[in-house]
Amino acid sequence: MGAREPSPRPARDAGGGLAVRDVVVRYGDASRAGKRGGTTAVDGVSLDVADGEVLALLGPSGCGKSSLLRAVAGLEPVAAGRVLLDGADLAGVPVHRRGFGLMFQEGQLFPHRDVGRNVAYGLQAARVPRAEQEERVRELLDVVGLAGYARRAVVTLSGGERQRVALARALAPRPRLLLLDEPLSALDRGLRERLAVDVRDVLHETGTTAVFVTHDHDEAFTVADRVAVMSAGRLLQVAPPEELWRSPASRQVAGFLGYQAFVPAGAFVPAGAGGADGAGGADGGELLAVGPTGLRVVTEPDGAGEGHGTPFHGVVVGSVFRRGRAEVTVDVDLGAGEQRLVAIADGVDVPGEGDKAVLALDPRGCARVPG
Ligand SMILES: Nc1ncnc2c1ncn2[C@@H]1O[C@H](COP(=O)(O)OP(=O)(O)OP(=O)(O)O)[C@@H](O)[C@H]1O
Repeated sequence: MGAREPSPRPARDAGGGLAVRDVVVRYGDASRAGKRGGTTAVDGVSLDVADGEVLALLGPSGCGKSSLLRAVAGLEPVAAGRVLLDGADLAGVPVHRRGFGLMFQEGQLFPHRDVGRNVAYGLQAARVPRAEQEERVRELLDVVGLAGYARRAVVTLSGGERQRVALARALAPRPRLLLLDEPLSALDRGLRERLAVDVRDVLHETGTTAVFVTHDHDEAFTVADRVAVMSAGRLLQVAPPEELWRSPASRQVAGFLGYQAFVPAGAFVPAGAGGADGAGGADGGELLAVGPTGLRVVTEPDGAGEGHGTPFHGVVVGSVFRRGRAEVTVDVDLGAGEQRLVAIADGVDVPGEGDKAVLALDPRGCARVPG
């Protein structure tokens, strides 16, 4: 499935899809929520997922992502608010009548069934004729890159293969909505990254409407058409990945996305006529969020070239070579006190530990956020 061409996105129906309105999820004694005993896990969340859209729910551990997903699934009662699908309120509709697919961190395959019979599970339950089941199983195994695996015992599969089977099983009955809760979290990093691309392709190819819960922003950005950032039970921002990255709504969102430092926007003084895109200009109390590639080791005296700002001076603490370039840890004051930050050394000599380094902000790796 990784090799296949991404298929065009299906047309979206403006009126269809999932609508979450002011949803509250509480655990424990609701009357004591916020004081003693009760926890408000989801605190008045509203969002929409259009037909055929993949939305990632992103946030730190404990922010309420799973609780919101479970409330949408009908696995958790909604203390307030409404969940609607295609305009129909789902209050009182039990889990098994919602027609949703669910997929969790551990695929929870049936160990005594082979791969094909795992994928066919929902089809059997829906009494789909045998020949149709077999055809659908073949089709789904092909989509998830496991063609020919139907007779394999699930115990012989790798972790990644199991999650592919779990995805095929969840998709087989053509769910109206697929809910995925950290489906890749149990896998190692490399596999997770590859599988995230595959999951995105499969969801697009099958035109599946989906909500994908993750705490990993790279994964959210890879899989989703839009990303909803949650914190402490509330939604902070919902935007397509690029927009979210370019324009985080707050320092909190930027910090969660991996922006490493926040400095007064005036710290960036564009060098040379014309300045630089994105980070220059009057700040109006704004902060400059410095991303993982927003600080660069440069060479003097031309360090301020290539759109970089006025140089800063830092002291090198160490460096690692990763993903084809050197990441140099430096102690530097960018205008908000001394901080330990990572600077990219690309096309320049990598300074050694204890050396002084000339550094510059690269506006292409920075974003402005409200102060
Ligand atoms: N069954 C439960 N009973 C009581 N409190 C719960 C229950 N499930 C979750 N919580 C609490 O609700 C809050 C939100 O939990 P939730 O699992 O929804 O967060 P999350 O963002 O999915 O976290 P994680 O990524 O760690 O799974 C947390 O404070 C958690 O302790």
